[in-house]
Amino acid sequence: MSKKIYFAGSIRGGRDDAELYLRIVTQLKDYGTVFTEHVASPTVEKDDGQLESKFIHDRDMDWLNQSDYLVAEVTQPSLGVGYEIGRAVDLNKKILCLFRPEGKRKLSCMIDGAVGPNFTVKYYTEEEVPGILKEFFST
Ligand SMILES: O=c1[nH]c(=O)n([C@H]2C[C@H](O)[C@@H](COP(=O)(O)O)O2)cc1CO
Repeated sequence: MSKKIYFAGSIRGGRDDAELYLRIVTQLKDYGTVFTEHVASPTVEKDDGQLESKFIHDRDMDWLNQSDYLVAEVTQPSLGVGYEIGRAVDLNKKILCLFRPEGKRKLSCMIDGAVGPNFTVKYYTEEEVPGILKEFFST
């Protein structure tokens, strides 16, 4: 069955991992529809920059409502991604947070400590993504 997936990644929090987002989104598309492919686009800041914040917020919340799954790359801290995760918890979505433990960076306790039946956190390296997604979408 084709899954409905919301991908979350940092935009105004910083674009250091944008190329990685694209590689993750490419894999997510094997599982179904990704509503938020734009998050991985190299031109997202220019493209969404033309739109009102309220339009972006309401559009994205509408996509989140329609989704069954939220996959968030959370290594680059982002207020927007944190907000989307919190909203997804409230909406009972199935959530996967991906964190690369590199350097001194530590994951927020509000994500790390939220683990539960519908909330998975994976400390990962990129080679592990295919296996992590396979397991996540099979349960
Ligand atoms: O232009 C945008 N378009 C957009 O879709 N978002 C959403 C999707 C991303 O998962 C998340 C990024 O939040 P932030 O910009 O605070 O890093 O918010 C965020 C912005 C800018 O805040």
